[in-house]
Amino acid sequence: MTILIAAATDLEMQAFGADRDAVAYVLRLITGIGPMETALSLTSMLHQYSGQISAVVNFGIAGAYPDSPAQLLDICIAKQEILGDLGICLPERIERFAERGLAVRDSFILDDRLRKAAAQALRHIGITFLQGNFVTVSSSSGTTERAQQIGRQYQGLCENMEGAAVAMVCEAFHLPCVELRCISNRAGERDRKNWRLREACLRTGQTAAAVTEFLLTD
Ligand SMILES: O=C(O)c1cccc(C(=O)CC[C@H]2O[C@@H](n3cnc4c(=O)[nH]cnc43)[C@H](O)[C@@H]2O)c1
Repeated sequence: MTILIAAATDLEMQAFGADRDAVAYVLRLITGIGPMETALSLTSMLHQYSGQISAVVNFGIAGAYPDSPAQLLDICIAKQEILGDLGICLPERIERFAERGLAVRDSFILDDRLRKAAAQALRHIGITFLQGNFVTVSSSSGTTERAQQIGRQYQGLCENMEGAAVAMVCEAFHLPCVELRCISNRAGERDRKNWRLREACLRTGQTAAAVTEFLLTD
């Protein structure tokens, strides 16, 4: 079994560690930031390794929505990924294209079996976690009001910029995918001194490594 691990940036990937025992069974992809780059880079990687990859572990950092139970440095697993800013940006909410009768894929349920296996791995190593809706945006929420609005509209646990793209591409390639993230900031919070970027990168990488090892030996 070969697992592809995917993260948006080198900082997140570094924390996965280079000296893992099962490294021969792990391929790595730094997708780049945002859904477009992610969709492109992942599609081209899966094409290149056609038939050789059995599952994708997507990990990284995320912002917790103001009404979310997730706190700084919490680990979260995605049940569903939603393209949160795809639609019409009204003052109070994003109007979805489906409301206008247009068929646009804008939400993706992540693989149940792999998600449960990842949850089992986390319990096994004693890491507490939350599960729920993740929201992917092209524009990171820049105010608490915006973050609250998007978070409430989708009952979102946290916000990121790649997850829905990974879920969509994996679905197209019939590959199971699991996504886990560590909370680095409150979505909408602009004051960088309240962010925990480096610690969150470290924690998400280490957690993803432990989960991947568990999946490979399961
Ligand atoms: O505003 C800044 O100065 C700034 C500096 C470094 C990084 C950022 C990011 O927004 C990182 C985006 C990156 O991390 C994920 N992420 C983390 N928190 C959030 C968030 O609140 N909203 C959306 N994405 C977030 C995301 O997946 C990207 O890969 C800003």
